[in-house]
Amino acid sequence: MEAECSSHFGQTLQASWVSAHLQRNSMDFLRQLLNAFGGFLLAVVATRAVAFMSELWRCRSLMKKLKDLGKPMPEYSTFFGHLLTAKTAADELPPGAHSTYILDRIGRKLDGGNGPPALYFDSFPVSVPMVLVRDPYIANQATSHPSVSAEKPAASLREWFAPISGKGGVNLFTQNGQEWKHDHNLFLPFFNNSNLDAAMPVVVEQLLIFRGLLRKEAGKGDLFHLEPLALSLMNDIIGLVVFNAELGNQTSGSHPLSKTMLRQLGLKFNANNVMDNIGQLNPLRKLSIWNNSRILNQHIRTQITKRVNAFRDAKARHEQSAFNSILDQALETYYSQSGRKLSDPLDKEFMDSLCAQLRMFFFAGYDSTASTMVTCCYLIWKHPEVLAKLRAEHDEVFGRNIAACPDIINENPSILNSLPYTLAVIKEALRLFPPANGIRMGCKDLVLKGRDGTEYPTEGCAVQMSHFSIHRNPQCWRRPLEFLPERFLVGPDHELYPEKGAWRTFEYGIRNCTGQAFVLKEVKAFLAIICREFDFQQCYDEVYADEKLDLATVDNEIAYLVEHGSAHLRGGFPCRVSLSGYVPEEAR
Ligand code: HEM
Repeated sequence: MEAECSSHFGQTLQASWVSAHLQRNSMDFLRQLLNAFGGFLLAVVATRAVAFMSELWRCRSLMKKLKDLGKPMPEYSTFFGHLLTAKTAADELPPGAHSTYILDRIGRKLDGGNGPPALYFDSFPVSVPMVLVRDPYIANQATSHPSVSAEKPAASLREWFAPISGKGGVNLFTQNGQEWKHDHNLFLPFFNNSNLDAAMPVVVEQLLIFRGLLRKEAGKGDLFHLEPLALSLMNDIIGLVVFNAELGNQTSGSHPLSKTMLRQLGLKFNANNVMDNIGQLNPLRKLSIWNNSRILNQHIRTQITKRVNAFRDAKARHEQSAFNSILDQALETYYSQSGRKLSDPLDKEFMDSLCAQLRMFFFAGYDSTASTMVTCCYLIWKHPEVLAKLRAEHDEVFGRNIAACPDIINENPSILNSLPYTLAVIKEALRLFPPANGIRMGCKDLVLKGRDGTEYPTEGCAVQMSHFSIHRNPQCWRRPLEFLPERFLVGPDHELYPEKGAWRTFEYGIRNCTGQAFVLKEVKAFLAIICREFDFQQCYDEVYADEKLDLATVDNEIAYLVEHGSAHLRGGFPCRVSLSGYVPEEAR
C-alpha cells in the first residue's frame, strides 16, 4: 500500500513536474517566439526607418543643391521640404480643391504673376521630388527625349495605383522597359481603329439606356446630379468593353464590381481634404482597401475564367465576334504565342498580371471619360452659342431626323470622324478641365531648357507636366479662361491658334494615353445622341447659395475640380434637365 502510495505520489510528482516543465518550456517557447517576432518587427521597422531617412536625406539634399544653384522653387525648409508651402497654398483654396490648384497656386505665387515656366517641388514623403513643368516648350523636351519619354517614376506611381489595380500597383501606367513593352503589345490591338468602330454598337446601346434615364429626369423636372448617371453609364460600357461583363448599373442598380471600385476610390481619395495623408495611414482604412482589393480580384478572376472557356468554344466553332474586348484581345495574343496550346490553363504569372491590368483598364476606362462627359454638359449648356453650333453640325452630319442618329452611328461608326466642331468642343472642355497629368522620370542627360535659356536639371526628379497650368498658360493661349472651341479650328495665322504641344490632355510620345481614340469616339457619340434632345440647366448657384467662399484662387470657377480618381467637377454637377423641343432648321 505504502509502495503503491509512494509510486502514485511519485507518478503525481512526476506528472506535475512534467506538466510544470512543459508549461515552463511552452512559456519559454512563447517568450522566445515573442522575442523573435519583436526582433523581426524591430528589424523591419529599423530597415524601413533607415530607408525612409536615407530617401529623405537624398530628396532634401538634392533640392538644397538646386536651391543653391538658384533654380526656381518656393520657400524651402531643410526638414519639411515644400510640405509647409503646399499646406499654406492648400489652406488658401476652397475645400476639396484638386491638388493641381495647389501646385498651380505655388507657381503663381512665386512671381506674383503667371509663375515661372518650370519650378522644383519637394513634397517627400507625399511624393517624389519633381520639376513641375508649366510651359509646353519645356514639356515637349521631356516627351521627345529618347529615354525619359519612355520612363515612369515607378515606385511612387505604384503606391498611387496599388489600391486601384492591386499587385503592388504594377500596370501599364507604372511599368518600364521590357515588362511595359510586353504588356503594351498584349493590349494594343484592342485599340486599333476598326476594333474600336466595331465596339460602337455596344457603346450606343448603353447610351440609349442613359438617354432613357435622362428622359425620366426630364419628366420629373427635379434637381439631380449628372455625375452618378455618367459614372453608371461608363461603368456599363467599360464592363462590356474590358471584359464582356454586363454590369447593368443603369438598369438594375449598382453592380458589386462597380460598387467596390467606387468604394475603393472613396477610401483612396478624401474629397474634402487632399492634404489628409495621416488618414491614409489608418489601419482600418488599409484593411478595407485590402478587402475591396480581394473582392475586385474575385470578380475579375471569375470573369477571366468564363471568357477563357468562351474563347475556347468560339475557336472550336471557328466563330469570330464583331469586336474583341480588351480581355479577349489579351487571350488572343496569349494563345497565339508559339508553343502554347488552347487547352493550356493560363499560367499563374499571366493570370495575376492580367487581373491587375484589367482592374487598371476598368478604372482608366470609366472614371476620366465620365468626368469628361459631365464637364462637356456643364460647359456646353453654359454657352448657348456653342450649343447652337453643335446642334447645327449634328443636323448636317446625321440629318434632321434626330431619332435616327443612334442607328446611323451603328451602321457607320466612322461618321464620328466627320464632326470637327464637336471634336473642338470636347478638346476645349478637356483644356479647361484636364482630368489627368503627365509624368516621366528625369535623368542625368536631360537638362530641360526654358525659352530664356534657363536650365532645369532632371536627375533624381520626376518631370511632371502640369496639364492644368499649361492649359491655362496665357503665354500660349489667348483668352485662356474663356471657352472657345474655335481655337481648334482656326489656322496658324489666327491669334487663337494653339502652340505646338500646348494641348496635352492625353500627353505625347511613346507613353501617351492608350485609350484616347476610344475616349473621343465615346464622347462624340454621347453628344450626338443627347445634344439635340435635351437642355441642361446647371444648379450650382442654387445648391451652393449659402456658401460664402472666395473662389478667386480657383479662377472664380464655382464648379472647380476635385480629386476622385481623375479630376472631376465638384458636387457631381447638380442640374435640371428638360426636353429641348429642338427642331432642326429645315425641318421646321
Ligand atoms: C478623358 C479620358 C482620359 C484621359 C484624359 C486620359 C489621360 C491619360 C494621360 C494624360 C496619360 C499619360 C500619363 C502620362 O503621360 O504620364 C494616359 C495614359 C494611359 N491611359 Fe488614358 N486617359 C483617358 C482615358 C483612357 C481610357 C478610356 C483608357 C482605356 C480604356 C486609357 C488607358 C490609358 C493607359 C493604359 C495609359 C498608360 C499608357 C502607358 O504608359 O503605356 N485612358 N491617359
